[in-house]
Amino acid sequence: MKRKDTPIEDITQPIKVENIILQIDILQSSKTILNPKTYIIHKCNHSCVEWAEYDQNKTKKINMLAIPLHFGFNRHTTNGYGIKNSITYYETPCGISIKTMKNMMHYLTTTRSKMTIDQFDFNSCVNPLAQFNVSRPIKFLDDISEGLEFRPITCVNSINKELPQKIKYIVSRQAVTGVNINVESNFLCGCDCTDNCEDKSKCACWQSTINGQSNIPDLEKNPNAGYNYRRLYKNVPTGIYECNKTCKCHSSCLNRVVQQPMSHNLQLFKTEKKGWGVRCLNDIARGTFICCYIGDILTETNATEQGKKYGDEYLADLDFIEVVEKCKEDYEENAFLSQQIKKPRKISKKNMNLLNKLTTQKSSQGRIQTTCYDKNLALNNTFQFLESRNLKHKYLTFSKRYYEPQKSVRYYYGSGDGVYTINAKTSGNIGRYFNHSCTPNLFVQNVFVDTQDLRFPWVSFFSERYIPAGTELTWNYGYEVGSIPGKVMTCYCDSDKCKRRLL
Ligand SMILES: C[S@@+](CC[C@H](N)C(=O)[O-])C[C@H]1O[C@@H](n2cnc3c(N)ncnc32)[C@H](O)[C@@H]1O
Repeated sequence: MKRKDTPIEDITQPIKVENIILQIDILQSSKTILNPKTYIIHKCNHSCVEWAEYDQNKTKKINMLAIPLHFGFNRHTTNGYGIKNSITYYETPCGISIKTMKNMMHYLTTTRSKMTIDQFDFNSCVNPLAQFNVSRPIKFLDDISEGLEFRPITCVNSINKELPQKIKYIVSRQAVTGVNINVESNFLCGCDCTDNCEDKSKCACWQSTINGQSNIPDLEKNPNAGYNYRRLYKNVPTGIYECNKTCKCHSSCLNRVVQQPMSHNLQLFKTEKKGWGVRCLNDIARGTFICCYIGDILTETNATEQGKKYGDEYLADLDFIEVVEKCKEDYEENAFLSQQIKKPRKISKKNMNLLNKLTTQKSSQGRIQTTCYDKNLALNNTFQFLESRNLKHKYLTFSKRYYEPQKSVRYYYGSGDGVYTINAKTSGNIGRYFNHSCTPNLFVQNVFVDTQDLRFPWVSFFSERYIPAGTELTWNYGYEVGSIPGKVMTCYCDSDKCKRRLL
């Protein structure tokens, strides 16, 4: 088989980062091609991919989505009328054309390939070879993780000579005094799958994710909830249960995503107004796992103390239990009220604002919110009758008179420590540098991996949409403007829908 190197194609273009124009290169990275063989009729088996000698250790510096292109695959996009009509397909090392994730999964399984399905993507917008490059940085660091991440995380400052403050880079969370995370096998449920957990209906772990949805009665139970070929397209508010050390499946099964090493090339960079931020150096497909938010886990009391002493900008609450319970309460209250009203009307903007106030979750107190509070879920259409003043009143009376606060699930864990909090101020990973945006390109998902104790989910970031190389990665902090009296924080996210204030 012939090896050839394609030349680097330079598509130099200026990119706007917060009102400053940086000279930035989007390069078409070189592709060492092992061209697929010409197709001859055959039944696929291991020899179809064996000759391409895929070795994960050789992929450290290759963009995740470009890996197959270095080991015998080709990726083609046909020109349709507009991007929507174009079709992307892969040519396998043995010359077959594959157009869907399902068929690619089947191919990888049949040929016993060591490649994983998340190295493939069929979206025509995504360019696996796009690579972002800053031409003339003033300061540059090779790897802020100092070798702890699978891929180095570079750091550039194109604004001034400053370097980021030194922190202890860690890749797994650390329970601090007073916090006990029980990760013993006896406390985990696992599966017996031998099919890479492809059949969700037979995998006990997938079923935990799917059944968990019934914790919110109004939530439409999606039998396909959770990952789809290792991508997550929609937040599962009731949490995802990944396969774990007690499962019989392989460590690369389809239900193990956030427990894998970070697999995308990220860069820490100095922004003009938000301190440091993170960008991706290659195109990222929608639904891709980026990394977790990692730091020290503190009790509520310790977090409050440390927040007061050293600042609270890196504190993120593990409030999964409270938010799910809030959604459930809201549903039950709505259901009660809906019985009183026969004819729902369309809700006005004014009353929607009132509703938003009524249903606002526990004040964020300026801490980052790690659990998605799905307003649509809570504000289901039974709220429409709040249109009349009478009912606003009724709602409040109902809340006071009829609603007996039930004990939270947290109570049954016997923990008097309140909501635990991640503090990434002095120890943390790249997740601590993600800035806030009013139109973020990342969303957060709570995932249970090493423990199924609901107090300790892994706070994981996934891409909300396709993200082109060079884009800053951001999420929504869920701060509430006015939640800290006297504290005002201007938002510089620069999005068209920016609310101008964070706090
Ligand atoms: C979790 S840290 C993010 C990383 C931070 N930029 C750094 O340099 O380490 C949160 C802090 O970043 C800044 N920040 C994040 N998003 C921002 C935004 N949209 N506008 C203004 N400041 C922002 C604020 O100072 C906030 O307290």
